[in-house]
Amino acid sequence: MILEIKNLVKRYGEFLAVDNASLAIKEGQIFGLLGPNGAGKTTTINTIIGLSKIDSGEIKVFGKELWANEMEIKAQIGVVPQDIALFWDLKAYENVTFFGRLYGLKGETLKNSVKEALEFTGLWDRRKDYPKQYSGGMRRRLNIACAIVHKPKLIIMDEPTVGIDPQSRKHILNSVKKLNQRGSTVIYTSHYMEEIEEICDEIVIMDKGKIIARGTNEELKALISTEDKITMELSGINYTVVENIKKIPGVKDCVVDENSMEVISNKNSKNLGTIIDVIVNNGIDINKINVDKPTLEGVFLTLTGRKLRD
Ligand SMILES: Nc1ncnc2c1ncn2[C@@H]1O[C@H](COP(=O)(O)OP(=O)(O)OP(=O)(O)O)[C@@H](O)[C@H]1O
Repeated sequence: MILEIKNLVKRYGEFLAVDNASLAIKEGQIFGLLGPNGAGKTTTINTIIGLSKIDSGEIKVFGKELWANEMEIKAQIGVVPQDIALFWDLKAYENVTFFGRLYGLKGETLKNSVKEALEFTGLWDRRKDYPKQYSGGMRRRLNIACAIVHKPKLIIMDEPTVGIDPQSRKHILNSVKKLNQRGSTVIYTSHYMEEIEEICDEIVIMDKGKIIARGTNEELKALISTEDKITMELSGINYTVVENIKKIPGVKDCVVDENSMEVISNKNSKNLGTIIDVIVNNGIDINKINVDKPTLEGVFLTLTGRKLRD
């Protein structure tokens, strides 16, 4: 395990921000921490990087106790904080160089690493600009360049796509995948379930300081769904077609109402093609088709009764 947290408790005064959270992250994963605003994601991250003292619990990073090995551990972590952390009166490449030096890089290694980090984030051509000349998305990317210049084993990104343009968002998500392929384990926090779905191997859902669910994308969705639902708008529905659809393996029910049909199948029965064939072979036109897939938003809603994004 690259990171192990056991029974973590963090209070701000009387307020319980992280409530007995435990999680384990394997080397090589893109691990998603999903939860609405105020769930306790940043607080959890801050405890992992030693920014915030814990009230009780255990944190092991790279198999070692965080408190006893803080400097050694921090040298192998790259953090992209939620709020942009840059020097405004330093040029982009000077910012990255500063962070590289902080992590002990020198001479040619430093120079090459800075170039690589700026190329990786697509900012090499704009390296001589100041952050104030950058768009919000470019500043985020520069923040990422600063965090990865020392090629850390573990990269922690705290909501890196909040408030940025779609192009930069895409760039950042691709960077996360590439960093992972390059060998880094990534912890990615977000309240955008689409992003977490797209890039994460394993996900933990947090709410009000508690971990309320964990698993792969599929495992989490399986929590709320045992069936697939297909709804169609058709012209000329007849009794025979309904009977024939009900005979298809995996189909649990077929209900019609005027021009619409709803077919419920066992999960993953993969019989959509057969259902369509039966309809078409009965001379019925399909005007519209919709397959309901479970989403992480749905998982959150089922578990908490609330939407992820209010
Ligand atoms: N320094 C602090 N003092 C008091 N309360 C705090 C402090 N920092 C965070 N909190 C509270 O702890 C809770 C968890 O906050 P945290 O920032 O960890 O949530 P989050 O899941 O990261 O949400 P967001 O996406 O909004 O940052 C919130 O209710 C927040 O108001």
